[in-house]
Amino acid sequence: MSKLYLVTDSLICQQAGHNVEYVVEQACKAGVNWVQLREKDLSIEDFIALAHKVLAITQMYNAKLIINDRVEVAVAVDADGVHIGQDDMSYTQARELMGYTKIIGLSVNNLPELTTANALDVDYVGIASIFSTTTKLDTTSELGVEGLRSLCTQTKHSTYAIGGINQTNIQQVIQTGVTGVAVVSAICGTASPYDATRTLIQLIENA
Ligand SMILES: Cc1ncc(COP(=O)(O)OP(=O)(O)O)c(N)n1
Ligand SMILES: Cc1nc(C(=O)O)sc1CCOP(=O)(O)O
Ligand SMILES: [Mg+2]
Repeated sequence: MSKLYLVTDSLICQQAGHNVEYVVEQACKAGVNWVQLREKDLSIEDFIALAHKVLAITQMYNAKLIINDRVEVAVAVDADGVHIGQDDMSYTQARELMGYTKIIGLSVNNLPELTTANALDVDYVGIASIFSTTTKLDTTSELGVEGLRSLCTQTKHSTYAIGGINQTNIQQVIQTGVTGVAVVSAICGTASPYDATRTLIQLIENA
């Protein structure tokens, strides 16, 4: 998998003048092969309809489509996986519904959560938040680069760092030993999602 994980936000895409499908396609074209569709305000019908469209794009580029929060949407469209947080459906229930061939990512915000996740058969953990961000309002306290580095030494899973990561700090984040980096605004909020993705990938490669 690529070390860059795109997490979408329709509003941020819209403010930059794009729709989500365009941003996903441009990012995949530029080399992202790990996309999370994150929609907080859509009805289940609209979420499923959008997920079908995005899945057609990710499949064209051999990228994985992960659905944020809504396991029923992931099951309905046969997505590659689901990402759940500490306040979402439990890992055990999600695994029961998704089956063992699908990807399940779980957010962890601190050492106790990471230790609990070590006992679960999750496919990766999303470590959050690294820096402050305006994209998600209910974040926990910032771990910073050193907090991330410390958690990376104590996990048995692949790790994706998220929260406030952009072109100015992505190299510091990658140098912690994290598996990869997940971003929203650094791709969705730009005039050219293709160029932004290319730059982020290049920074990762040169870190
Ligand atoms: C890769 C990745 N890591 C963490 C999160 C955050 O998930 P969660 O805590 O459930 O918050 P919401 O995204 O649902 O608001 C994530 N989505 N992706
Ligand atoms: C989806 C998400 N989860 C977070 C957490 O802290 O759990 S922060 C976040 C959004 C990250 O957006 P940006 O890359 O624009 O900062
Ligand atoms: Mg969630």
